[in-house]
Amino acid sequence: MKPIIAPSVLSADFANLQRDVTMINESQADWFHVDIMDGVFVPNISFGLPVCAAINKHAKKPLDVHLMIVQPEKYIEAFKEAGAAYISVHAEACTHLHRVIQQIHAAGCKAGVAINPHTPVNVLENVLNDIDLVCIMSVNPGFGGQQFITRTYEKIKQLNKMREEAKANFLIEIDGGVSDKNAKQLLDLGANVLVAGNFVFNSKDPQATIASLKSLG
Ligand SMILES: O=C(CO)[C@@H](O)[C@H](O)COP(=O)(O)O
Repeated sequence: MKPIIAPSVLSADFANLQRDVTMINESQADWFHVDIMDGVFVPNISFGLPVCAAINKHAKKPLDVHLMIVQPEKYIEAFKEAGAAYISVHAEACTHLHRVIQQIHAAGCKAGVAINPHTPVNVLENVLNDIDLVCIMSVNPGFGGQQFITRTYEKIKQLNKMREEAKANFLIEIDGGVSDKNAKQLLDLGANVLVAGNFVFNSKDPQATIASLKSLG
């Protein structure tokens, strides 16, 4: 199966956002990865609902919204309204994770769960058949352009095995430090979705870079 490529808008030029949205529209990318940061769950603030809605107005591909915020349950319906197709919440930010997954589905979105680098994949054991996507963070969330954490390889292997054993259907997404140096190995181990920010937007030819990731797998 060809990988799903989701360029991370966090690395776009916010002063030329429409230009960068058009670039993704015209590329082989599959989704827009939209990072929402609140300055509490992560030590950075990115942007919020109005910018998400503005991206959605011009995007011709699904928005994959990654909520790096505390109390994400307060904002699920609002992000659905702002155009989210997928909404991922952090396992670490949800006291009632299963309830939030239900809430995302009730809003009409696909439900994802993200886990930080220190969080073991087995925290997902009891929701494997309830989710559409697992986002394995391969950097500590908060910033683009960080170095890939190699322990991620083992986590993909473990999660892929859990997925097979549970006969579950969720996608495995890798987020952080994805590049030509690790993409093939990530896909070979069972990843389905590659999020890439810095590698795409800081390359000479972002569309060619997206095409090179798409050609793997
Ligand atoms: O969620 C995050 C960071 O918290 C990511 O989506 C980054 O935006 C990925 O950027 P690169 O590591 O690919 O530059």
